[in-house]
Amino acid sequence: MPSFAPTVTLNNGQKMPVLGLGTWLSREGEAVSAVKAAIDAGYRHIDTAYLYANEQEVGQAIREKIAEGVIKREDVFVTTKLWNTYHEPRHVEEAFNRSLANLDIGYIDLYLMHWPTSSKFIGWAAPDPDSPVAPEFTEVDIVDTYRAMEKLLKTGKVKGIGVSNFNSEQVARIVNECNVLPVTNQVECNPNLNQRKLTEFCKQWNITITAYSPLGRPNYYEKDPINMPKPALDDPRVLKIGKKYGKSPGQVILRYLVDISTIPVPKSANLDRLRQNIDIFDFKLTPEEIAIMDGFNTGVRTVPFAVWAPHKYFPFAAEF
Ligand SMILES: NC(=O)C1=CN([C@@H]2O[C@H](COP(=O)(O)OP(=O)(O)OC[C@H]3O[C@@H](n4cnc5c(N)ncnc54)[C@H](OP(=O)(O)O)[C@@H]3O)[C@@H](O)[C@H]2O)C=CC1
Ligand SMILES: O=C1CO[C@H](CO)[C@@H](O)[C@@H]1O
Repeated sequence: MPSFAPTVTLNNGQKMPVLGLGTWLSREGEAVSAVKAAIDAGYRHIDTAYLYANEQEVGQAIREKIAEGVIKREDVFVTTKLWNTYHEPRHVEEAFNRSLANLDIGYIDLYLMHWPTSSKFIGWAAPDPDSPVAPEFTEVDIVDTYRAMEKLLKTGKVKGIGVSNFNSEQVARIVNECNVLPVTNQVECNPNLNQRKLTEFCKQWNITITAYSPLGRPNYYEKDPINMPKPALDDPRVLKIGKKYGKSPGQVILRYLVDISTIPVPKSANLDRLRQNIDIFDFKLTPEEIAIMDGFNTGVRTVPFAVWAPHKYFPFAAEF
């Protein structure tokens, strides 16, 4: 039985399911099967990026599910992102058109500025998603890039625009200096970094928080568990809450993120975990349980993006 996520109405009127499928590191065939399985499981919101080098596979999976009659194009909300090397306003439209062509699903629901940090244009070859580093920083103003993104809306090929990895000051600049409000700010958000302050701040303009790395990237830390953000998925406090509802620790964490008004996009390419991650809409945490989950917040990042720290627009020096 598929499970469906309810939708939230964004500040531009679009409706976005409050849980989506992440796809970073889903590729080489894996992304097609993961996205198809996710659609069968009830997912109607998919998160990708030019950086992930899997837009073509994400698009193929969606087209196949449309051809099978499982969904119509308008049933699924697809987000992709402008990579850092394309921030110069003269590159934005071409970068967008490349994502649009890769996906080949007619239009894109949401286009995000992936990071506020620009780097030198090094051609159109897809960047290596495993090492988007060795950047030669440039100082393209986020406002200039965002204004170029606003122009895309006129084409009708993208329905909404937004930002990612922006701190509160950077969000405020976009709000004050641009014409179109971002519909979301996609940032790392998990119990270890619950983004309560940024969520409250963005709420003033009905800018949602999309929660990336919602589970804290568990497998990423296998070789280095000491750096694994807490709570670990086997934390007894999380297990205890899960036991009460008959849910796994991953489900408790995702439900917590929905309960604190964020929109998690967990990645899984495993059928059981895919299904589990969206099967969270038949329970709700109590205020006491939310307080327990809040207690895990340390503010330490899983994705510190440290190599970009000297960049003029590095977002993580601000308090939030
Ligand atoms: N805007 C940005 O800068 C960023 C955006 N993102 C987006 O957010 C998405 C999610 O973040 P991501 O960094 O992938 O990390 P997640 O927190 O989603 O963790 C993904 C990992 O968790 C495993 N997993 C999934 N479900 C469960 C579960 N229920 N129990 C135990 N393990 C589980 C997955 O393995 P398996 O596949 O084997 O299930 C995978 O290894 C990305 O895929 C991407 O779309 C991520 C980082 C930065
Ligand atoms: O979206 C992303 C996936 O993870 C990468 C590595 O941590 C990030 O750089 C990137 O922003």
